[in-house]
Amino acid sequence: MASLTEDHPPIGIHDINDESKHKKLNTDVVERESGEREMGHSIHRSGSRPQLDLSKAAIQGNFEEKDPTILLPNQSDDISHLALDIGGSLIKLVYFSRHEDRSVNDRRKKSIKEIFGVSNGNRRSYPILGGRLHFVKFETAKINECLDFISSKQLHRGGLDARHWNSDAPDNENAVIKATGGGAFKFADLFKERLGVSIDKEDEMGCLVSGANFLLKAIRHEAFTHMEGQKEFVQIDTNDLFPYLLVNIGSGVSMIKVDGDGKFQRVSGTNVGGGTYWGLGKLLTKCKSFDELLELSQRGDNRTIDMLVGDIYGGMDYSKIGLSASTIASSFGKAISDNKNLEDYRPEDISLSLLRMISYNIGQDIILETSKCCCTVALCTVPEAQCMIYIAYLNALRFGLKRIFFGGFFIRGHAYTMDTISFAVQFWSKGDAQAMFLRHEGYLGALGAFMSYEKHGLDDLMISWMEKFVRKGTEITAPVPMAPPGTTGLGGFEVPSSKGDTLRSDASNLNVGVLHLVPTLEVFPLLADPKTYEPNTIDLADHGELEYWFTVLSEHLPDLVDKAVASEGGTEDAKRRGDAFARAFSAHLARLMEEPAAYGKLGLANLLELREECLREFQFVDAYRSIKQRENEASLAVLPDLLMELDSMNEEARLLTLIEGVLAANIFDWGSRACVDLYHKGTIIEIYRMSRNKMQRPWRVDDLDLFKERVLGLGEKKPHPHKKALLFVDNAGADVVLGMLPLARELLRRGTEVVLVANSLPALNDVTAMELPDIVAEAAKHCDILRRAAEAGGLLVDVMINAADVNKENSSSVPLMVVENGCGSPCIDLRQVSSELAAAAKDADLVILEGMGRSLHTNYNAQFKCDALKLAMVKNQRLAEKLIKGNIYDCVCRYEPASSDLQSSSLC
Ligand SMILES: Nc1ncnc2c1ncn2[C@@H]1O[C@H](COP(=O)(O)OP(=O)(O)O)[C@@H](O)[C@H]1O
Ligand SMILES: CC(C)(COP(=O)(O)O)[C@@H](O)C(=O)NCCC(=O)O
Ligand SMILES: [Mn+2]
Repeated sequence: MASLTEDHPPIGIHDINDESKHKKLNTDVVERESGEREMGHSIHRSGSRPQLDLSKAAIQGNFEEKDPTILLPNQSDDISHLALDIGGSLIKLVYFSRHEDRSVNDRRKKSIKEIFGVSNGNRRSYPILGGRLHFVKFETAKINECLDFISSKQLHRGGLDARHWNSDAPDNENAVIKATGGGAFKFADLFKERLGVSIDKEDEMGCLVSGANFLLKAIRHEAFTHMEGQKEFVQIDTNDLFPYLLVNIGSGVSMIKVDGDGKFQRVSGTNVGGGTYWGLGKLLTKCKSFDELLELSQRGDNRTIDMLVGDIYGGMDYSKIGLSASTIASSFGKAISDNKNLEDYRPEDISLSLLRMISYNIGQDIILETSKCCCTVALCTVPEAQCMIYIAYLNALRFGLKRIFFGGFFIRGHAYTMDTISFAVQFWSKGDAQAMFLRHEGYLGALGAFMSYEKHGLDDLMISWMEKFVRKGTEITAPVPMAPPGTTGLGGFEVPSSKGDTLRSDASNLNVGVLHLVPTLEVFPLLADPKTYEPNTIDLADHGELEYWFTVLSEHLPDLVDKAVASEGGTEDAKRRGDAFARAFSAHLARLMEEPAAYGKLGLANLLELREECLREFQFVDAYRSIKQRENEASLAVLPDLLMELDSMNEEARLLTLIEGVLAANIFDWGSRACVDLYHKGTIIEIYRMSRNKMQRPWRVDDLDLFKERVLGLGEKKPHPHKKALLFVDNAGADVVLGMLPLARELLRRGTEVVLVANSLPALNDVTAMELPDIVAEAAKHCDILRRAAEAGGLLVDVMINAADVNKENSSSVPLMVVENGCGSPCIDLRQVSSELAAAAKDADLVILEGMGRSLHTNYNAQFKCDALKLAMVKNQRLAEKLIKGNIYDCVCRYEPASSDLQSSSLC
């Protein structure tokens, strides 16, 4: 077989732009210089340690290309990882290169330090985005060529232990390369000897699984089906990926049931695999290369050598058990009676017969495994011949594992192999299971090894904060404990008479429509004109409108009752109270439908407030307590990464990202039916990721430029920081932690004093003023700006800092404070706020209202004496149509400067 290094020179970079050229050169080293895709908006990070940012990873090149390069558009640090999978037949390499390392010559001109950024002096002071993952293979038997390749490209130097990345340690000291496969053990000494690097061994199955999971989750156009010559890419729903069966056909075959990230079990394997095909094929056909053998099969006719059912049944089908005359009864069976020698058979036919034998065998093994690992019947005790009869029966018992992904170099993107496997899987599973293939089929293990760097030194930095949050998100979107059956959710529906006593018996003592939480409620001093101020945007005097919101709130009720009962431990008492609450609230709603003005002028804010009051009336103190806690924890866990990412941006990009962050995170709203549906489907985190990544401007209402001009200045116009900003925060979790807190931090950094204004009492999943200091304290652990400001604002007392430091630091930091607003509702009526808020507002020159309740249902039209920014994602279709002539999940960024010539917002 031709050596791979003969196929491509030691520094084998070719500009190969089409498949035919690729084939002619018979090389697997492909570095494309052209055709980069537009990657859209990107978020990147930089820090003191090299980080791998896999966000928005995408395949580069056309659909047909084998082992195409993967672009990492958001990679900002200088990294040059290399990882290996050293198998029985082949060595697979995955390595990273930066965009600008394009020309070999240019690269050669640079010093090692320049190329790999080892020295601080040569490190770029600003991040340049983008890089690629490359895929290369060598025959294991020719490992020296692989070592030459690594050495000539100096790839092993990128594997410096992260802890030493920025040090001036001599080249290669502590150099470690991640490797998996048996060769990682077998050749460890050789690597040390030849390259001076240590091999860090990673578990082979674990690597296969993490490589496959990465490809399936993060790369578009990676997985595809192949039936009767037709290739079709499949977009994998990451929420519906597991469980699946991964069949890796390398030298041998492994079948792995994958249940999640790092959750897998090798359920079986077979020794009849790629090595068998190549080994037997080499002996029987004298082929010199695997690809040659494969190509031969394309021109073969296996009927000359295989014994078919028809050969045995006189040309007829064996229809009773569903076998057609053309089905192979016995691979190579004809050779028994043909009385021919090996030379009498065409190599083409032998190759095809061999290929079909192995592919069918694997297909059959898979079916046994998919059945076995997901049903309770122990198939292994059933003789193989009988197994097939059981398949229909087993299929009925089966759950999941309908998808089978194939990896390993045996497949080689070969149409006939894939068709044969697909056919076998379909045939034996009676169409229930589907075979899928991966474009980077041969590199799963190497990719897994590549990603395993995160475990050692790079920790979680290997993935973006968003990916981490998405992982955490499965925790926060997992169903919360449901109340055991026993509550009706809607209670008995009872229409109270407007005059009669029915309502009174249940809820007579409700202070409907009025909330006196704080004895002294005051008018918010920054209202432009309190006399004309009307909190409600939607007037429910219109009966159609009232009916609509009545339905929305009624339909939301069962879910709310579930949460409320669960929040009280799901006890019998809680269930009784849950039913009573549902009855009472339904009764109120029904009464208001009949007599909208029963409790005074009725706006949507009053209805939402009524619900919260009703809950409290039945002693549901905080129905969303555990949900809020989970969401806070998940968000705080990724906050440091987000802050780091923000810090790597210029101020303009940062401001945009911050506002996008607030808007996108406002989706975590347990009061919206649409969002609750997303939660229950487990897709909210996906939608959040999408909106974070793809939030396109202009938003439906988009005054960002105006706000930006005020904050950052424009041309001659100098930035003019606000003195004091009141941030009316909304929901717990991502909304406040990943949205509003980073925005607060930006204002603090610009010298603006910040007051976080939060609810006095819980309402839905809104964060309360009581909860905020702990959240701020947790965030402050990872951020000096927040820490200093929180200390200055009296939110934090750091006992570790001595008094002199505190004074010094405080004097240089504007304070961050928290005040309660006096409300216990998702909306806010600014005529009745806490005296504390009223006092804090006196010298504020910026008000930021966030969320639907505070900035759309109420206060959308409110005018202020100071600058006002209203930020929300609209999570209700009807409201979106009515208020902004848009659609659900559209965003509002409405900025109204304090100046008398108030500019009208731009409805796009
Ligand atoms: N160029 C090639 N040289 C050798 N084997 C190849 C080649 N291309 C595909 N193969 C097939 O791939 C198999 C090796 O697959 P691989 O996934 O690399 O397994 P391993 O890790 O056991 O080496 C070989 O046994 C052979 O069937
Ligand atoms: C209760 C809410 C105002 C809370 O929204 P938020 O202020 O958290 O953005 C909002 O979820 C809402 O309007 N819900 C009712 C409408 C619906 O379910 O579509
Ligand atoms: Mn809210």
